[in-house]
Amino acid sequence: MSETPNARRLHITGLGLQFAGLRALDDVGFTVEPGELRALIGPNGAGKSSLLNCLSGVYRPSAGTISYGDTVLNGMQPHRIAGLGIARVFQNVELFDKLSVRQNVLLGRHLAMRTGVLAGMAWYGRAAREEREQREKVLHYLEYCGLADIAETTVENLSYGVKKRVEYARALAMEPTLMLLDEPVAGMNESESVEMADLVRSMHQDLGISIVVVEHDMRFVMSLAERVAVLDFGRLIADDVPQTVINDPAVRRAYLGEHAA
Ligand SMILES: Nc1ncnc2c1ncn2[C@@H]1O[C@H](COP(=O)(O)OP(=O)(O)OP(=O)(O)O)[C@@H](O)[C@H]1O
Repeated sequence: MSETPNARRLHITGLGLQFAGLRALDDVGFTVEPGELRALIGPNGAGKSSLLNCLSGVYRPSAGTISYGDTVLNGMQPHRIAGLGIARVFQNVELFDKLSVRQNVLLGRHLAMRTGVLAGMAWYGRAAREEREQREKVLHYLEYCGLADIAETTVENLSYGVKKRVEYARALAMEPTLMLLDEPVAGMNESESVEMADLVRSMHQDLGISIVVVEHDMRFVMSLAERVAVLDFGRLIADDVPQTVINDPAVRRAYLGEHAA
């Protein structure tokens, strides 16, 4: 793995989340080392999205602690968590359809600069040197994600798989140290899935970004993840290397009849 100068340790202990009487997360704890590619799996309703929502500040846990390096994330607003270098890519495409690929990725730069829309507009009027620097960074991430040739294309004209890559370029433009990926290959055809797996692998290996990925596609999980955490009914039932997890009796039981483990 390449050096990971900025990635920090993500440490989750005793995490709980309750919706009325339902325990969506119950005493969940695990650690993601800097630069690690960690999968989070489990049957439907196991609590995977709830956990991502706690990590990104959308939900406030009712118990436990989430820390990133020395910073405790509990109770922080999502934009502050993003400002710490934690980027989330949602399952649904969340791009500005009427804007070009380049403009969408540029919005990721504004987040990296921790500015709002107004400040972003002011930024447009600032020094040419800074503008050139931003353009170069955007171009870099467009090239990295294989999008340079379609930089001026309006997003609404793109296929689903390409739109997803624009989302990843935008997230990368924030220069994150930890990325939270929500089912990156859901709804993709075979060749799109292979391209996405290559992109995630290179973000991890070449850029040294820590990755937590929720994914149902076991081929994707087993070929990419260094460790796999398994949730079932809100509890962590396994946390190990892929080969051990796939042979774990509790994991096989949890998946019986749903996804043959
Ligand atoms: N906003 C909410 N209000 C009430 N219950 C919720 C809410 N969000 C999730 N839940 C419940 O919490 C439990 C965990 O749901 P969650 O979406 O985290 O599971 P998941 O593992 O991501 O499932 P899937 O694989 O189907 O996306 C489920 O029983 C779900 O119905």
